[in-house]
Amino acid sequence: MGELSVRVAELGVVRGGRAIISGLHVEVPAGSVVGLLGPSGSGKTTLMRAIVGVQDKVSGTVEVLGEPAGSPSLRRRVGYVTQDASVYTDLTVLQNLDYFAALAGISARDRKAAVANAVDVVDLGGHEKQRVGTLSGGELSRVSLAAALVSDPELLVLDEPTVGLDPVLRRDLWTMFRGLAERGKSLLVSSHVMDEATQCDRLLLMREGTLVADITPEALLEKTGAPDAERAFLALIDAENTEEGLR
Ligand SMILES: Nc1ncnc2c1ncn2[C@@H]1O[C@H](COP(=O)(O)OP(=O)(O)OP(=O)(O)O)[C@@H](O)[C@H]1O
Repeated sequence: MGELSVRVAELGVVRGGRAIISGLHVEVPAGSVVGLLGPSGSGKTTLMRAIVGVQDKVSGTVEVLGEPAGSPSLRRRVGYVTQDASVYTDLTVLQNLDYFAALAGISARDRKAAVANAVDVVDLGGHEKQRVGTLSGGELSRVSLAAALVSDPELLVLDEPTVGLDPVLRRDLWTMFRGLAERGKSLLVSSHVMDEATQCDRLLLMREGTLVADITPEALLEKTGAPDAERAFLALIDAENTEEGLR
């Protein structure tokens, strides 16, 4: 096994007095795109929150880039994009990115270049001086992504980054994710869109706070004999439900 960006062992998370995740083991190899799939409520966001170190009531081991999750030294090294846009609608694209760069501790001298690079990566050139509140939905989600990219993080944790985007934008974003991985970045990306699963190096399939499979897209299709990722995923979930019924 090569280097790991994320190592989760025996993870337990309690939310609202309920065990949401228990006994979870997850690994994200460095320089790869790992897809996090699972039915709504299976714990994907909760796992991501534990990995970025913002989740309370966590037990077990969560190691990120060799450090315990949430360590101050990880602040610039990990980028997190939540499902809700977390940028300021009354500021322009540049003002937002400059602010997030400052938050990440990038010196005033280096901020301009960091911001320009993030704008470039998400292809928002020409919109720099536009107020974020006037951007289209797809542009808005790319600003959130740029805000996470501005510190040039080694690990990107993206919670359903393609929700609500049209097929062309979704394809462009996945091309960008693959490009980042080729440059050595690690990405953990949750999604409900199964055809996106085939773009990942590995897939983590979650169900009710546990891991159902850690598998390559090719092996998933082969194992289930399904013609596409969507049906393969449903076959795995059905198989799990049947086993559950037999237990
Ligand atoms: N603050 C909270 N208090 C109590 N329960 C919570 C809280 N936040 C989440 N949960 C529960 O934890 C479970 C996992 O939620 P989580 O958001 O991690 O799922 P998910 O797989 O990301 O879902 P989705 O795909 O719908 O975003 C759900 O059953 C949810 O109701």
